[in-house]
Amino acid sequence: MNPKILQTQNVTVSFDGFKALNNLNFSMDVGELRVVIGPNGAGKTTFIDVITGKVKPTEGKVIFKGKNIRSFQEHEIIRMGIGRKFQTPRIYLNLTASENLELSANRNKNIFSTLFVTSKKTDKYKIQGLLETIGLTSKANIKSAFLSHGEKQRLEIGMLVAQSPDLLLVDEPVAGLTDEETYNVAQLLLMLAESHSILVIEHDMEFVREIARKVTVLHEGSVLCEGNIEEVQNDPRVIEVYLGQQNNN
Ligand SMILES: Nc1ncnc2c1ncn2[C@@H]1O[C@H](COP(=O)(O)OP(=O)(O)OP(=O)(O)O)[C@@H](O)[C@H]1O
Repeated sequence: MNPKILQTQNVTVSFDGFKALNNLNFSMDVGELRVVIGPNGAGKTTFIDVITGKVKPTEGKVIFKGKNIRSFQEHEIIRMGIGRKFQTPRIYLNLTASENLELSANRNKNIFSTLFVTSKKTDKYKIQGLLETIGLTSKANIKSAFLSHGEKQRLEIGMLVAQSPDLLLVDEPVAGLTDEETYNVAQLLLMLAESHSILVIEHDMEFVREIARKVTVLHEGSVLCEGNIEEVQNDPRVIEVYLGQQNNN
């Protein structure tokens, strides 16, 4: 059996009695790329908030690398190896792409490790490699304010990777992107998935089709079904609650 990077066991989150997550059981393997979809209000954001410690479960366990992280603070969970990319890029617009990556790479380091020249050299190669991975080598020294929305999204994914998390949580990375930018982000995530465990939340079904191997459908705070994209798309329950709703838009 593959080792699990993340599990939730019977997780319930109640907001004044309303269950945003309802007895949610979920698990993903180390090295997996998982996509979570679901209609508005299904509990997707709450799910990510619970994993990152922003919201505490009313009941149940969140297990990361075999450890129950329910009682840990957000910053402790980041240090344990969970990185989150928010829907709107949170980059420093007055810094270059390269500087933003450097800042992220150094965020979790102590003062001593940043003093060694060798580690600085290693960092330089790491930043160059990351710029190449996210397709921004030619824009490395441009202020991030001048990057397109898609480039900013890719930069922020790079900043997440720079922190070397064991699990990357990526919240709606292609919202508002053009088809070409969406394609670029899809390729980037597929490339990163070769060496990372990634959990993506997304609405855009075209994008989901491009990257998805295994899809989890959330509905009313619980897992409605799981499977590959064909299985999920052909499941009558999914058609009713999610795809049907989308087609009606
Ligand atoms: N702090 C809160 N207080 C009360 N209700 C909340 C709170 N946060 C979320 N909810 C409710 O919980 C449900 C799930 O919300 P959540 O944002 O997790 O869904 P979602 O799947 O991310 O939706 P969307 O696709 O619209 O972003 C919604 O009905 C929402 O109104």
